[in-house]
Amino acid sequence: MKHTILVVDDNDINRLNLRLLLKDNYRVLEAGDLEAADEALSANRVDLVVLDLALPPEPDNPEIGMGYLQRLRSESPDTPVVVITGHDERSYAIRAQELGAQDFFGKPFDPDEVKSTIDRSLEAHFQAVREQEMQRALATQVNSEILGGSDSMRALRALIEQVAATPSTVLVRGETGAGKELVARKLHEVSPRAGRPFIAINCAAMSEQLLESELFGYEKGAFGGSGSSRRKLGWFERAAGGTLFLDEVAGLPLTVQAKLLRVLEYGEFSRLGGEAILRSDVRLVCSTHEDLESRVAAGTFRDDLYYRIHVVVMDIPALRDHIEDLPELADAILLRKAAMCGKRMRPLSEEVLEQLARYSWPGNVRELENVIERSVVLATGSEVESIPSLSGPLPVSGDVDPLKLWFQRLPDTGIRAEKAIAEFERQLVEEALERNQHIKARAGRWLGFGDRAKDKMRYLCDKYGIDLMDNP
Ligand SMILES: Nc1ncnc2c1ncn2[C@@H]1O[C@H](COP(=O)(O)OP(=O)(O)OP(=O)(O)O)[C@@H](O)[C@H]1O
Repeated sequence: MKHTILVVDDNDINRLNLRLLLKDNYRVLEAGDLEAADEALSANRVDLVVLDLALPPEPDNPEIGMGYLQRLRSESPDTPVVVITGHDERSYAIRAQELGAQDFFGKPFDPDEVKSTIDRSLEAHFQAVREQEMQRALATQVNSEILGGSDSMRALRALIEQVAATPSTVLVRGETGAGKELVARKLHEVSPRAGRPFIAINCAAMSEQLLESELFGYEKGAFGGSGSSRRKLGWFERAAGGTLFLDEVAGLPLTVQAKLLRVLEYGEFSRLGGEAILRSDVRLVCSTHEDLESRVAAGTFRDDLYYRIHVVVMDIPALRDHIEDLPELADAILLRKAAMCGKRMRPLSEEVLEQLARYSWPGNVRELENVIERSVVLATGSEVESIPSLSGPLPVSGDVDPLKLWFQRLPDTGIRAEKAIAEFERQLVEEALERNQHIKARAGRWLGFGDRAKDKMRYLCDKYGIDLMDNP
């Protein structure tokens, strides 16, 4: 897939020269004035803009181009700009770079200089995008090796190898913490898309409007009168050539489901508030811990979308169902967590491994990671001697009734009951998460929420702005 370059220059000969120079390696779009440039940016995913500074309505005044450069940096910050400067305009080149231009080249054109400047600028831009992605991966401690010698893990790795090269949509199913995102990431890494972005989105953690605008982007002025003042590229555009991972796809609102279906059926979408139809070249991987069939039966998930995302299905077993992999997983996690804490730890003893193997792991490998991390942090020597309580809530300390304590702290001047109750609820939710390895489903059960424990916890975390990234 060729990258798209937009050349903004009012001089027909210059545009023709640039087109001839670039057309073998890039898809080249042209605009003779700012209006045409705006239109081209709305109608296409542009990877880089080549901008002449002297443009109508004042073709002798480089300030027109400088103003447009500033506008582009604020409206389309994800699109790098290379400026063209006349031979007496070198000082503008410096100013343009201060304003955020990626690079510049001069007139008359030197073919080698033009090509190498553009190649370099695009490479630098994609490198920056990759680095951001890497930082995110590091921040979430993603480690993309799928460990485990069990039959199910071997079969999973083989299936990933088999389908990675195809463009087919993949549905990854499994309990929370079982490794769905890990599988999606691996699928991307071993695919021909590996050099392009991998973007993961948690569909359940976002409001409908946010999700829609993040997925498809928006145009300036979208969302009515006080709407956005800049254009924003959505994930479908940012992930171009790469993989988009929609985590918890069952949580997609119906309006977004309809738009997603259009992308899958026709490869098309539009930015919010935009007219232009854009083409998508993204591999979609979806995940769910819920039973999508019952969502379809209940009418909350479109059946046509269900069939579209159901092309290749990967079922990730719960940890308790491949418990033979626990020693290998636990050893690898121990090494990683010890390094993270700057400690040297001995391998886990047989007794500890047996204790771990007896537990049911409702939070799967993520829970195992949390339990081992806690043990490493709390270990006084170089050995994890035993794992503290693996189930049930911890007792409330001492004989003191915590509610009584709380009442004693209320001010004499009176309180606002609604606010106080909300505050109490927020603290309870935080306490529940703290005591349950930050696993929402488990914290919800600890709070006695029953069947819909995870959904209720998700709602409460959302309500009180408790960070969903930290609390899966
Ligand atoms: N087979 C495995 N080998 C190594 N690490 C694993 C394996 N399975 C899961 N993990 C690790 O467990 C953690 C949780 O996995 P991941 O985030 O992929 O789960 P998930 O199913 O996407 O969870 P959620 O449903 O909560 O989004 C990650 O750190 C992942 O690297």
